[in-house]
Amino acid sequence: MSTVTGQDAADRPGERQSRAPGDVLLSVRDVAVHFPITKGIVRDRVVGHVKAVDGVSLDVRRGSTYGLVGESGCGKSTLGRAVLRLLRPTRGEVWFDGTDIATLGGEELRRSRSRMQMVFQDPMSSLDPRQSVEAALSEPLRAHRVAAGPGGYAARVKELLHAVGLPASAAGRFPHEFSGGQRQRIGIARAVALRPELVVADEPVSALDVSVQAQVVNLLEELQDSLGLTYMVIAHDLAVVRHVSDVVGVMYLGGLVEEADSDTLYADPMHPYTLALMSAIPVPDPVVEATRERILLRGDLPSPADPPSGCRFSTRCPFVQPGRCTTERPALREVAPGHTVACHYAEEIKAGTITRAA
Ligand SMILES: Nc1ncnc2c1ncn2[C@@H]1O[C@H](COP(=O)(O)OP(=O)(O)OP(=O)(O)O)[C@@H](O)[C@H]1O
Repeated sequence: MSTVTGQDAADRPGERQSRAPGDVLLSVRDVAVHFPITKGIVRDRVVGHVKAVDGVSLDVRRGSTYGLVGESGCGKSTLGRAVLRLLRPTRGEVWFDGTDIATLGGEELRRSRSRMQMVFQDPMSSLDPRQSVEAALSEPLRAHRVAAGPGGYAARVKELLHAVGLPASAAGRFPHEFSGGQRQRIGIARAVALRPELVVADEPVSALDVSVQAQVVNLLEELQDSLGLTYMVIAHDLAVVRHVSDVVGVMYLGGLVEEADSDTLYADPMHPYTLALMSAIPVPDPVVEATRERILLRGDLPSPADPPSGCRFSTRCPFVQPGRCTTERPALREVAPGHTVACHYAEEIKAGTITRAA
């Protein structure tokens, strides 16, 4: 396991040691989540759909970390919630350890849910301010009727606190008595209380000070190693995702536009959207920083209720070509083993035969 000790450590390239690939624990197949837009006095008239996620397929190997990046509103959280079946996909399959959970219900769904947990951006929103830490951490154990061992739930709570680097005395305190980083530790302890196999962490460090971010990232990595966890980490911050992920998927307006192992994606990005995201990461060297080229995206993210025809990125793409880009939605295709890109002209852009519009 790689360990971050400094505040800039999340920015260092190629830090993460690739783990031996395990079997696929999570397989998402053509998942879509469309939210109805309703009108009328009792909102009974469906006038359209927000296509928050629109046909995503990806695989996450056991024991690995899949990083999902993209700007706000591209559908990352919605996909994460669909993976955990916190919402039901409109279409598609979510295979978790060999079972399609997209259509499960009742007791089977409840059992699957205990094997998958979520870590939220703001632990305050997932922790009840009136509940002590002990109550918050023992609640999932009680809800899933986990047998209390010798020492009861209190002993398990102590163990969990120890695992996330908090003193046993934290058990009797309340969320507001802790700092942001400590609260996130409590949120993580709650997520791992049931010893899940998959943890979806939605922006787990973006609400924290940079100095605390590295500590929480370290904790997530330590727990991954000690508990054999598989992660899906959702973030808009490429630097964080780069450090923790084995594989990175870049999302734009409800779909994946590029996927590769972390080192490849950062060394050799091919989709114009990924290039733009990369060019926005500050470089620590002031000389390089002053001279490097930035790709600024035009306009805002289009509405997922009315996505552009053809390539969804075509309205903002600096390399857009007449014809195909606006008429044909590019599928994800393999440009190198394990590296897929959804762009008609990825090779030409890379070779420099298609250049940016002035
Ligand atoms: N319950 C809902 N009903 C209607 N639209 C929704 C709902 N939840 C999300 N959306 C819309 O779906 C789109 C994707 O939202 P989502 O939160 O998944 O994006 P995101 O990439 O996670 O962004 P953020 O980082 O801001 O959470 C957005 O346009 C959002 O407004």
